Parts: sequence; structure tokens; C-alpha cells
Amino acid sequence: MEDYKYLFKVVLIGNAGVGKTCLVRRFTQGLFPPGQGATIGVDFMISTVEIDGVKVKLQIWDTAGQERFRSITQSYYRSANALILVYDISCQPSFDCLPQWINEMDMYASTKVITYLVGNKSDRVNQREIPAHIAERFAQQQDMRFLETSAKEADNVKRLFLEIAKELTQQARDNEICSQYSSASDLGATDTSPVGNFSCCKGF
Ligand SMILES: Nc1nc2c(ncn2[C@@H]2O[C@H](COP(=O)(O)OP(=O)(O)OP(=O)(O)O)[C@@H](O)[C@H]2O)c(=O)[nH]1
Repeated sequence: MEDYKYLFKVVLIGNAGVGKTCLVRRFTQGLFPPGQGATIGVDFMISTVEIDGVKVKLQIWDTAGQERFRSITQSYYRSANALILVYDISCQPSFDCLPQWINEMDMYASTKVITYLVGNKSDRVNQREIPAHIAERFAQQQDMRFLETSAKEADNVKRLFLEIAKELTQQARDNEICSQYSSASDLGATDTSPVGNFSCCKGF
């Protein structure tokens, strides 16, 4: 049997060509693959990380950005524990489309999901079209965490996935403590639990 305590599902979304596949490959394989073709439908990779001595498995779903796959990719939102919405800092249209993606998240994702806005290709300093402070303000307005990354230069990629794993692990632990507390003290109320969407976690 595999040795891990929690399993979390992380889903990447965003326009075609922003670098979702490269971010996943960089994190899971340490590679920046040349000539990466467009994703067809969805793809997934697994990575196991250690958070405060606990093994956490991340199931990372890489969705196709192309419009024609939208109905397939939408079905992956619902069970996501974390959603990473990616745009390309050197491509204004990929930023302009964010409200449409957020609309999809509101429609299809769980209300408990944690959400990150990620500006990828931060290495393209001379081609930058979206200043970081504009994106950061937008993320704050949408109640999303914000990071700029470069899959090419391996900048902030590990940090992104580890932050997510850490936050989800903390939520899962809080949930365990709360459910132990509520059964022990006979409070009887299920709504003492701050999170309720960890059905995919081992041990729940
Ligand atoms: N300069 C630079 N290029 C990048 C970076 N990440 C990805 N790219 C390039 O951007 C292009 C698209 O990358 P993908 O990872 O295939 O993009 P995607 O978002 O998965 O695209 P779809 O699968 O069509 O949704 C490729 O040519 C990559 O080499 C980055 O951090 N910096």
C-alpha cells in the first residue's frame, strides 16, 4: 500500500499556451520540455511531497485551454481541492479572459476550493504586458492568492505547489481535529467543521 496520509486534487486552468503543461512538467519531472504540444482534453500527473513530516500526494490535472475542450474540462472542477488559474504575463488577451475563467470556477467548482492566480512566463521581462501590481490587485479583489512563475527558469514553481499542499494539509488537519472534538464533546453539529470537501483524503 502506498504510504501517504492525504491525497489532494489540484486542477490547472487558463487560456491555451499560457504554460500549464510546462508548469506541471517542471514541478513533477524537473523539466522544461521543448516543443510542447497543446493538451488534448485533460492529462494528469502525480507528485508526493512531505509537509511537516507528513506525506501528501498531489494529483495534478492539466486541462486543455482550447475552447473546444471546455465541456470536458469543466467536469474536473467540482472535485478539485485547489484550482490554479494561469495567464501569461506577456499576453494581454490571456489576462483579459480571466473574468470568463472565474465565472466558470463560480459555476462548477466547490465553494471550499482554494484558488491561485498565476502569472506565468515571468522570465519574459522585455515582453511583459501585465504589470505584477495590476494582477495582484485583481487577485485580491477575487479573493485569490497570487504568484508569478516561470516554468522555463523554474522560478516559484515549487513554491506554488508546496504552498497549496501546505494549506490543504492544514485545512485537513483542522478538519480532523474538529471532527474528533465534535464527536468527543457530543456537540452533535456537523457544521463545527471549517472544511467539508475532503472526501478524497485518506483517513477521513
Ligand atoms: N518563456 C517561457 N515560455 C514558456 C513558459 N512556460 C511555457 N512556455 C512556452 O509556452 C508554450 C505553451 O506552453 P504549454 O505548457 O503547452 O501551454 P498550455 O497552457 O499547457 O497550453 P494548452 O495545452 O494548449 O492549454 C510552449 O511553447 C512553452 O515552451 C515560461 O515559463 N517561459
